[in-house]
Amino acid sequence: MTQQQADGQAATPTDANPEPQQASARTDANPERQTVQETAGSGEPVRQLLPTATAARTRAAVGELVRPHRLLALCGFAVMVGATAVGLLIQPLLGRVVDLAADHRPPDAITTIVVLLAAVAVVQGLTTGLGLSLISRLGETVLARLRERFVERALGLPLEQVEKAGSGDLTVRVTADVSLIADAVRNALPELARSLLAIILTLGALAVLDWRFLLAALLAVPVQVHTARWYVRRAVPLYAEQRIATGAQQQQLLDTIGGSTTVKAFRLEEEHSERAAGRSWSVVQLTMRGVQLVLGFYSRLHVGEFIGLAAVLVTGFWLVRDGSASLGTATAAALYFHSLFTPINSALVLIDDALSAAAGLARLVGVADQPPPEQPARPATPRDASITVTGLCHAYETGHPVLHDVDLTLLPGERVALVGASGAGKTTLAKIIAGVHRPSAGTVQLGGAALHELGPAVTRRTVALITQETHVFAGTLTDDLRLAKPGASDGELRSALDRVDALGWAEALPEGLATVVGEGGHRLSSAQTQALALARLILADPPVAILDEATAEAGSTGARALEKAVARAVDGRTALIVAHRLTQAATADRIVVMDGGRIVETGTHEELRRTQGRYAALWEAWSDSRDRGV
Ligand SMILES: Nc1ncnc2c1ncn2[C@@H]1O[C@H](COP(=O)(O)OP(=O)(O)OP(=O)(O)O)[C@@H](O)[C@H]1O
Repeated sequence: MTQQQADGQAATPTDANPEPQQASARTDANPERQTVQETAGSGEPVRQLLPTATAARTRAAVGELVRPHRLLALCGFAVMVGATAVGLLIQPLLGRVVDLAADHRPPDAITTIVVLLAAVAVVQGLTTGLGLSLISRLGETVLARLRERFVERALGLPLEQVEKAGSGDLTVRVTADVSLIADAVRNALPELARSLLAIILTLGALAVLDWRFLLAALLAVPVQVHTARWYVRRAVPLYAEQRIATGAQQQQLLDTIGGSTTVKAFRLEEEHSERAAGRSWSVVQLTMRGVQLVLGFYSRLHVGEFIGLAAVLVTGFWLVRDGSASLGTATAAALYFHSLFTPINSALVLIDDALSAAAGLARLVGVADQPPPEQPARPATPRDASITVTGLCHAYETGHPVLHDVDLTLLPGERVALVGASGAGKTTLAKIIAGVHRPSAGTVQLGGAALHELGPAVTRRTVALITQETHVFAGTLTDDLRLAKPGASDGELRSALDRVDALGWAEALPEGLATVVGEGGHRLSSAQTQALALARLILADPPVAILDEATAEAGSTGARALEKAVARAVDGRTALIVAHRLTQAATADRIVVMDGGRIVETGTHEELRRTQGRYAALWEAWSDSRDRGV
């Protein structure tokens, strides 16, 4: 219904919960939330989308958000009512001009009316401006609060849940849904409020002129109501379908582009292109159905307008003929009815935007309503920097365990290397110890306290996880470093960079440490990014550090330099290092070897080499490949 849709652009959703073709919806244990599973068909993985709030819960959430700004809402509403009421003086004033002309009065008889019309225009302009600005302020404040809550909760979502939903789901909510709601708050909702007020007050004004004019005007209502219901009945499921198809299309593109190396390696280009084309085509078809729906809607609406206007004109004719109304009054009534066209059209058109925004809102509220990460009433304090893992089991998918009964203890200050073949479970163990994943069974204790006793805040202060996926935030290099320690002095930043041998290249950047890095700024190499992560680790200064493949990306000379940097960054901390380069493992205090989700060996480099077990075999294979320069 929007221009956007009429142009065949992005699809919009609705807040109802139909069961469109590509999705089956089920209500989970919490009746206030709906969890949707995408059953994409064709044997593709089933995605459990993030929860969506019900319409009732969405309304309640809006109420909660608006409540603290009641006064602002009330003032905005009152000013808008005043502005609309003042505007309704125009039609009777014009009617008066008609009466004066019919009475053959001299031209100067209308001077007062012209002055009054000008005054009405000025007052209406000013009050409408004031009212809209009050409503906009209310909308923006509420939107900002909702966005904050959404981001807060989105960051606290368990990683497994986001992975199950597919990052596309969260991305669409953060981008498309937020901008949909922002657009509605800025444009559609104030306009919708204005239109509804204009409709109600104009109908009241028609009744004041003569109740029969009101009755005549109301003849259009059945057609309009039927049109609106006809539209909503079709639009609600259609836009829900469009929304899901767009999310699926986005997820497909993310999967294809994000996994392009794998796609190429396994020669899956054709299959992925076909899937992407299939998903795009279903979006196109759904959008075209939307355009047809909009055209049908407008033709029905025009019929309603014709019936109403004809009825008002005929009523005016009879009333003027039998002397119950003046020509001016009949003119005012016709003008009133004509002035209803714009607000009625806008209201009906904007209902579509409002429905789209409501659907987006339900998806944001669904995430915003997620319980915050459990915070113990009195978080425990780790008594030292030890790590104790007991009976740890984990399965990402039920029935497919990837860790089996893992027991591991790291003494305070101990540096332990975790090695093993790909898929052995090293990353999973590292992430569970860092509190990123919650284990299926067993406990992790930091300094003698279980992670749930420490709570997320203390866990974050106690343990830092560095992975290959270090993100360089857009901003200056100093800003990026200060994320780890907001109050750090320039001296501290330099010394942290120096400890990981990064000060040299950092100072050589075009503007030194003030160089803008990250998205749109200076691109850092992967080795520089890893060094930045290590410098952040030094600044954050947690007693426990977990490093997963921190040096895996760098070339071999760079890797050795990074190994040294890692050693200095973890100096004085308890460190668990997932080591792919066995030279890094060789220098650790202890090596733990994993295989098939179990710890199979543990000891120093020399001890494990002597036992001629799994590690010795890995070492031989690795030394061989190194000697051959592989
Ligand atoms: N998010 C996930 N969802 C489902 N299965 C997963 C997920 N992450 C890892 N796995 C599976 O868990 C097992 C252990 O993986 P993990 O990444 O922990 O091993 P790893 O030893 O770190 O391997 P690598 O050295 O290749 O990173 C593998 O079978 C892997 O396929």
